[in-house]
Amino acid sequence: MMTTVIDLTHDGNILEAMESTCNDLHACEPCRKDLPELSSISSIASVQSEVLDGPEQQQLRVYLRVRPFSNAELNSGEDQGCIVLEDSETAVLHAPKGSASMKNSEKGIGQSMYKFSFTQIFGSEVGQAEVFDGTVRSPVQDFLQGKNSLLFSYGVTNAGKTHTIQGSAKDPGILPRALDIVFRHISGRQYALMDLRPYLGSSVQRLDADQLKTEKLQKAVLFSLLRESDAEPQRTSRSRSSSSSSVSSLCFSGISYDQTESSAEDLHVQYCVWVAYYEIYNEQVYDLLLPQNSKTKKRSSLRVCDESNGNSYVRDLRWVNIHNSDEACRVLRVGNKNRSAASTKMNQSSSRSHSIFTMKLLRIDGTDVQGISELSLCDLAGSERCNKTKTFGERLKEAGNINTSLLTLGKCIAALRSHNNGVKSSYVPFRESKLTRLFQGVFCGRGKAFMIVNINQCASTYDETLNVMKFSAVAQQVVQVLQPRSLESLAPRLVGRDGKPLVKNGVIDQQAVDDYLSEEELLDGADDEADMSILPQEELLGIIETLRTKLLAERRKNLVQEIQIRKEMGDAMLQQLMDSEEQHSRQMALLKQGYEEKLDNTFELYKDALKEHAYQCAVERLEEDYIPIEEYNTAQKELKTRLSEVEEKLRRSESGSTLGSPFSPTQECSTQTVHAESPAQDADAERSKRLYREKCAVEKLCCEKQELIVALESRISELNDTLQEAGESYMEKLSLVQTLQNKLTYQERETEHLQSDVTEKEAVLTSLREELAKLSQAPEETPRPRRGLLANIKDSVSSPRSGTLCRTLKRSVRTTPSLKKKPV
Ligand SMILES: Nc1ncnc2c1ncn2[C@@H]1O[C@H](COP(=O)(O)OP(=O)(O)OP(=O)(O)O)[C@@H](O)[C@H]1O
Repeated sequence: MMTTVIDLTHDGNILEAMESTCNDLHACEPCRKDLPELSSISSIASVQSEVLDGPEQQQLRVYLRVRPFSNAELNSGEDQGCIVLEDSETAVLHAPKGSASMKNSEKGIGQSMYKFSFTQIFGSEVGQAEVFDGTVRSPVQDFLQGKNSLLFSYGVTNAGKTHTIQGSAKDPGILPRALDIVFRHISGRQYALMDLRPYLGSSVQRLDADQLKTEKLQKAVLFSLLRESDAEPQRTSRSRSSSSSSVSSLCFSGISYDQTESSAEDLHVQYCVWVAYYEIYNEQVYDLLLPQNSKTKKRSSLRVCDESNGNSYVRDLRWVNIHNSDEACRVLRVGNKNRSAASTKMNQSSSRSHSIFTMKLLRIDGTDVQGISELSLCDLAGSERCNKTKTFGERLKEAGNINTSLLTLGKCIAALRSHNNGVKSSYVPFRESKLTRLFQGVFCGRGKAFMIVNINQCASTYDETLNVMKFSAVAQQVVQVLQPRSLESLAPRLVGRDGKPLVKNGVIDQQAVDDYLSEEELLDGADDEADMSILPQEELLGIIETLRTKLLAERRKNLVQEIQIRKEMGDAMLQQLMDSEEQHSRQMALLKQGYEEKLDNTFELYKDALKEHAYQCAVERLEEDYIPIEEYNTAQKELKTRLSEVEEKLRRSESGSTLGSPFSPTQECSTQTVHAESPAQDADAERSKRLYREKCAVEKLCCEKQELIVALESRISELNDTLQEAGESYMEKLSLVQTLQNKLTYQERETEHLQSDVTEKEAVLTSLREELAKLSQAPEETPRPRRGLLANIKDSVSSPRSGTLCRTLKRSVRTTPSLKKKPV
């Protein structure tokens, strides 16, 4: 186990180290945030590589390489014994006089001596081959066995990172050596075709004949760029050809490695190697294998995207299929030519960007892609202090971006280490920079990560070197948990030209393959970005003619498709309108029926209520005034008899009585007084009185009956009023139904109108078809002004829909009212 004597258990140390490197540019950012934990990082702070039942765990391997002094450095007294290598794993740093560390230790802050441990230390005398064997040989073996690896070099500027990764023609670095081993391993088992290309992050795309042709053409263009640059070596100011570690003339002839052993079952497996080379410069990703625009001299930046499984990848990255080390070397040289480098005070040819060279190895069995593995080597830009390096303007901006992404890398490493130490809530800010976003997959278990720390021994850069060492000490405590690879992950997703999967349930969808292979040859604008102007004129003319024919065919096809789509859309819209109209009518009919039923029911209810009420009233009255019929008849008879008697008596008394005035109650007393002596007269008087009382009673009864009749009449009038109201409500409902019926009629008229529109549209379509037929019969008859074939193609491509037919179509669409939305 490797240990350090300094206390690096707190996250702050690594951040302090990173921040102090760029403290003149950036304010400190908090590194802890309460965000979801990183599930794939182990919480076990195990320090040894081990394989458990589940995922494999490995401590991040950190190697140290010490650069020898240059003559200039020796002459300027840089050798002050700051770096002492105790053994192959331990280095001791002694602060030189005048350094910030020494000043601090004199003040009682910090120490003047630090001890660091590494997986392995390579001293200044160790050569490239030994470094390769001690660092990358094992990841390369893993790569050949289908595993992913990432190796990155870290250190201050001018510490030897680029030298370690690329080396020189005489003394190649780990990248050319790795490529050499790969090609020796697959020698004799190379997949001859180029029709399987890496796609997105971890998929494979099967190229059709057209794409294959473009691929070959682009490769030829790429290599011809190199021929051009060989002829003009000082063409761009960015060229790194002046560097002693330049690989502009790199070749791998000096390397000789044994072919690695392969198992018997591997013998029928074929391999194909694709490489990509890109850089992250000022937080923008640039493809180093794409030539910059010859007119604007600008490079277009690429986007970093995420796959559905969360892994990030560079979109539209140019992948080049290579067959041997020589081709790999040429790709590297083209990339290096485009890499952002500049001369700084500390390094004549300083890398101003993080460059990443990625190779992908496809394992192919017949037509089946069995697996894909990835090996990336990242040459980080040098960390530096701006005040020391005397950087201004553009260099200062670059330094700011470099330091920001390195600071984010430091924060990620610190957070990963915290996670290992059981701080579950530690958030890993992978997404804060493009660099860490692209590394995220590897750090989260998709592959193994390795780090080479490069330092120089100069006293003048001691403080920066100390920070780099502190960073590496923290990185070393990160434990990677490698996810066991499932069968699905071993067999990558195979997609066709359009990016749709060709493999379903592990079986190649032959129909889908045939479908896209038999497609009419089409132009693919996205793949035509290479600068073809460097090809011979005859070849160019041939290509232009082919492209012109394809363009015409494509246009015709597009037009037919457009018409077809428009017709289908029109039909679908009409159908939709008719359906909605029908549905609307049905709803209206149902609504009307419902209202009518409701109205009828209400009316019936009113009628019933009225009847019921009248009946109840009548019954109540009857009950109040009920007299049995016999009693009534008897009373009636008695009354009649008495009345007739009274009338008789009255007649008699009128005729025979001495009294001239008719009988009246006021006269009763006097009659009694006057005729008291006559008993007959008394009896008559008595009877008269009785009769009179009865008459009064009858009159009273009549009055009561009259009142009852009046009450009944008023009740009936009330009932009539209620009936009237019910009738009015009925009329209202009836008028509502009438309105709804009117609306329905209007909608029906609208539908008829739409139908006539559609008929018009169909007539337009027919005329267009005829026009198309005419055009397709005689396309060559329309002469085009020969302004130059390239100009014609550019015009055609930039305005593909400017043809007569399209204009007619657009006009017809504009003038077809049925396609515009109508107010309801
Ligand atoms: N191990 C070594 N042996 C001999 N020379 C070396 C060694 N390492 C580096 N150099 C030389 O030191 C110089 C600086 O190296 P290099 O360009 O690789 O540094 P760097 O860390 O990549 O710098 P930057 O970050 O600025 O790009 C080069 O001239 C290189 O040849």
